[in-house]
Amino acid sequence: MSSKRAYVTFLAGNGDYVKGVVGLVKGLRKAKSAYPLAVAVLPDVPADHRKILVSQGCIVREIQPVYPPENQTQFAMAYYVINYSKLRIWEFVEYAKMIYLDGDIQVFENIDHLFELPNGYLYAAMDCFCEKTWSNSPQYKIGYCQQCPEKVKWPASMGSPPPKYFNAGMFVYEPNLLTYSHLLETLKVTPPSSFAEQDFLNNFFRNIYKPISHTYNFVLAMLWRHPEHVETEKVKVVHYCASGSKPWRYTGKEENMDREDIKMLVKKWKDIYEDKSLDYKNLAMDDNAKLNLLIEVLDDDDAITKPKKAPSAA
Ligand SMILES: O=c1ccn([C@@H]2O[C@H](COP(=O)(O)OP(=O)(O)O)[C@@H](O)[C@H]2O)c(=O)[nH]1
Ligand SMILES: OC[C@H]1O[C@H](O[C@@H]2[C@@H](O)[C@H](O)[C@@H](O)[C@H](O)[C@@H]2O)[C@H](O)[C@@H](O)[C@H]1O
Ligand SMILES: [Mn+2]
Repeated sequence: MSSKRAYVTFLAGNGDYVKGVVGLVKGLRKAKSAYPLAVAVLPDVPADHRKILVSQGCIVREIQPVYPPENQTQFAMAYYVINYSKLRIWEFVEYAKMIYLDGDIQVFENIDHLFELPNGYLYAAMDCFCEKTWSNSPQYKIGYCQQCPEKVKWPASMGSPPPKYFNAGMFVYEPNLLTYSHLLETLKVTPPSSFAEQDFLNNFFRNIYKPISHTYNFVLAMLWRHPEHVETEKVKVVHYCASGSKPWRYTGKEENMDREDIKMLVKKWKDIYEDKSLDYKNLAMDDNAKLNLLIEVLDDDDAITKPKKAPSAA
């Protein structure tokens, strides 16, 4: 049984989400995470994007797409259909425990301690139902949100309130082949719904889902939908999922995107993305480089005669 741990994200297409993943791995490095970032890439991720990820110290793993059963579903966003491919990460059983992070997430403070959470559960932060993306849902239609269940109570006439529902942009889980095959088998007989794999995962793990604080997956809409719950200084992980908030393509033109707090969080992301000191340095130096480094160190505080500097590697 492996005891290895890693972060894992998902990358599809030849577009600009690769920038999100580069930002993420540099953010984890800045937060001094002890664990690597694996990237599950669909076959359509081009070689040059994969090279960029490897050069930044990512572990690139190709996965095959996963499609939901034939359906007429209108996903909240058409591209959500590719997100079912996230299910492949349950197959990464060389790791005992993983933390999944969307490519549009940034980790601003170390969250390695989440790997110590007890096994046997799926940990994730609760989502918010107030954005227009939820307009087809019964919750949205009556103005109910799990973030403030007292504001608009769930009417008894509509049965029991929906169970706690997590945002699938971040979760702590254990890869497992039995769970993996059960996931794929169950998907085959599950009619797709608005939030694609997020709805599916919430239903599949409903008995072992344990909510954790939005500190670990701060969905930006919380800023304008539930400011009473927001303690920005406590937020460790920011999820740029609000429409128009992807930092690498931010224009500030969409609704809510001209807010000062949004501008500050986008700048925080960009500062990390552009910080060359956070680029991966392959520390496997060659012998000459090691010898020269040693000589430099000795030069500083030692009077003993030193060997001539080795010829620097060609
Ligand atoms: O063209 C795309 C769309 C999505 N993704 C991946 O799928 C995740 C989920 O999509 P997204 O974050 O856009 O959904 P949101 O959280 O905004 O609903 C992204 O973070 C990426 O990791 C990707 O790689 N390429
Ligand atoms: O495929 C479904 C997606 O559903 C979730 O995003 C949603 C959700 O957060 C809504 O609450 C927001 O309103 C919406 O903007 C946002 O796109 C996950 O972040 C993403 O990883 C992925 O699972
Ligand atoms: Mn996301």
